[in-house]
Amino acid sequence: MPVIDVRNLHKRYGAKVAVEDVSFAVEEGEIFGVLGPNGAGKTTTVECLAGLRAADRGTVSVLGLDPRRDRAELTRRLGVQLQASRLPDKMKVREAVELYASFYDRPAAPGRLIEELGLADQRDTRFGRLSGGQQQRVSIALALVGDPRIAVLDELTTGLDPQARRDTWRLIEDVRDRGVTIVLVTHFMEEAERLCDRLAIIDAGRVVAIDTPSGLVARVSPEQRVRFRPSAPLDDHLLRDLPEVRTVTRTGGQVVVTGTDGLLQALTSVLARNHIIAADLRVEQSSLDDAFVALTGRTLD
Ligand SMILES: Nc1ncnc2c1ncn2[C@@H]1O[C@H](COP(=O)(O)OP(=O)(O)OP(=O)(O)O)[C@@H](O)[C@H]1O
Repeated sequence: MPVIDVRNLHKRYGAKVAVEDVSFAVEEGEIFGVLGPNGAGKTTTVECLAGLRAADRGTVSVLGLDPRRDRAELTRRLGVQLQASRLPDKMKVREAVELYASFYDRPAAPGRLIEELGLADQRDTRFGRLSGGQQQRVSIALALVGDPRIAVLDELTTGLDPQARRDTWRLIEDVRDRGVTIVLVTHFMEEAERLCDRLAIIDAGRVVAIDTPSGLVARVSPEQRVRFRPSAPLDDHLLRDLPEVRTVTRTGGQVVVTGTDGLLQALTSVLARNHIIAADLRVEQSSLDDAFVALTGRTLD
């Protein structure tokens, strides 16, 4: 049974439709990504999940609870880290985690949480003096302090440098490994591809597709592409006759071959049989970027 079930969610701000029609289900223990460009309706969707906004239409069920009706109960089981949540600059890390812990009946132990999130050396540092990555760690700690079964993390790595971003990804995986289901809102393709078990691509308030990252890629382009420079003249028919090959084109001295699974093996053996060496050989796989463009008709950024 899914831990989150969203059906036909619709939300307007006055005349502005933020979420047109969004449905998805999140399974226990997965990292579920909500990926889409700015303004797609991602934050509004997760705010409805967390009971912070009322939907105009549709149903939302989280751990069998109605986020609006059962808000108090849900807060005990769902941790939320929303975009740009900021603490007072003067507050120390330990004070913040202890303060948030005091809101719950059965919180995680603040000291242990601080250690687990790699903040032990900063426990007495004031929030305003932390690096961007450390501040994000604190906001993850605050989302986890109630010992939730589900954590919603919105745009967690925006503004972080690549190293801090990778560290944060590792941290999110650790959290998942502890059994917490994670809903991760992002507009970073690489983050979605690397972290998420499954993804909903949202564009203009609608779900365009839901699948694993590799499933999304395969859905729009099951193709492989191989480029190389043959060491000797090569008759294109040798390649075209292979069942794995779909197209053969040439650009300058380069041969570009597209085809299905097993393309590379088929090519290398036919070249070897004909004593041709493939120089500068490169295999290009479609990426989630390609899938996004194919599914939405535009790039993410
Ligand atoms: N409180 C609000 N009042 C009016 N319009 C809003 C409000 N919040 C969001 N919107 C609009 O609703 C649409 C969806 O916003 P939302 O924040 O849900 O998208 P998003 O995908 O999370 O984008 P971003 O990554 O930029 O936050 C946008 O056009 C936004 O301008």
